[in-house]
Amino acid sequence: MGVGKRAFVTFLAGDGDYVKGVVGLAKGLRKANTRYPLMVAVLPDVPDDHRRILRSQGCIVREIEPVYPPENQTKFVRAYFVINYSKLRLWELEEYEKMMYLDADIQVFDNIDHLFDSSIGYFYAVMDCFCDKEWRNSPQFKIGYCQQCPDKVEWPADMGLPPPSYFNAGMFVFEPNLITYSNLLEALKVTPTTSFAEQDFLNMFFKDVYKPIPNVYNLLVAMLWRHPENVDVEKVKVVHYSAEGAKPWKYTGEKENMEREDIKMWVKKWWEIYEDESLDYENTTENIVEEENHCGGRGSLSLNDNTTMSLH
Ligand SMILES: O=c1ccn([C@@H]2O[C@H](COP(=O)(O)OP(=O)(O)O)[C@@H](O)[C@H]2O)c(=O)[nH]1
Ligand SMILES: OC[C@H]1O[C@H](O[C@@H]2[C@@H](O)[C@H](O)[C@@H](O)[C@H](O)[C@@H]2O)[C@H](O)[C@@H](O)[C@H]1O
Ligand SMILES: [Mn+2]
Repeated sequence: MGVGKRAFVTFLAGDGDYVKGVVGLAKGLRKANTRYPLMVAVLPDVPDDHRRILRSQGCIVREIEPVYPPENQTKFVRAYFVINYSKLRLWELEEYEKMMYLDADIQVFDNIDHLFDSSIGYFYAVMDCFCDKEWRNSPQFKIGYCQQCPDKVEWPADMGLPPPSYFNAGMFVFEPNLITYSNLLEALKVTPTTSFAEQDFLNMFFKDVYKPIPNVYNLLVAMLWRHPENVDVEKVKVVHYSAEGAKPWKYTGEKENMEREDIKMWVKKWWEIYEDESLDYENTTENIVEEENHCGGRGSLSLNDNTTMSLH
């Protein structure tokens, strides 16, 4: 693994509007003054004009091949979850010592670079919630158990041990490693698919090294109405717009819970960053490199948009 090299990485598939989520994320990380670049792992179906937009925002664009699970008998909670198995390609990026994965529907409102300094050998992520109806087929949903409030409904002894801590796979700190990568792909071949696709798979695979981190690093917006007692809005650093209807770039306010004032506030904050031109890569000093010009004076050179060099 690369000595010390670090980067944020997100994932983009298709020619739809998630590219707006990535642009918002790139600008949010810039506003938070991160020291590290944002890589976008794109599937082959991401069009050239979207790749150009991402490069013009200072992103490193890296094409990855899709990863498909074995012939899946399961119906995923959302059909498109099948593409999320492609996240497994990230473990191949061994030129980086540490990476932080962020979904494209995540915004970073505060600097979280310190997470890269966490001890090696572990998988860091925030615990998920089982209360959404999408969990209706799970044993925990059926008895009303959620790891966010383990004392509310005790896990019955006749159901064995309560489920181990389970993370949301929209944000995690990990170490790319080719041995882990090949073990992941081998394990995938023999693991039956389940409702939450690669999230379930990653939870199973990293069970023994998973370390929960505070939800300020991946606040699932559903926590605002499911477990408000576990949320300190003042301390939130990262917001994950994962609930149905919460994607800021296509927010209409019509879906359930989307009329909430706090949801409107977080969506507005996302748009303020997305529309802030001072945060566009071309308008920041990051891409202005001082260069001795031919007469020895101090000139400056603006990197054109197909240069993906980031000066971190
Ligand atoms: O059409 C799509 C759907 C999903 N994604 C990527 O897959 C991630 C997971 O999907 P999503 O965030 O919608 O899942 P959720 O967190 O809402 O379960 C997204 O954040 C994107 O990075 C994408 O690029 N294109
Ligand atoms: O492919 C499975 C996805 O599983 C996760 O989202 C889920 C999870 O949070 C559930 O708890 C919610 O109920 C649900 O709405 C939400 O979609 C990740 O955010 C996403 O990146 C991806 O891994
Ligand atoms: Mn997401």
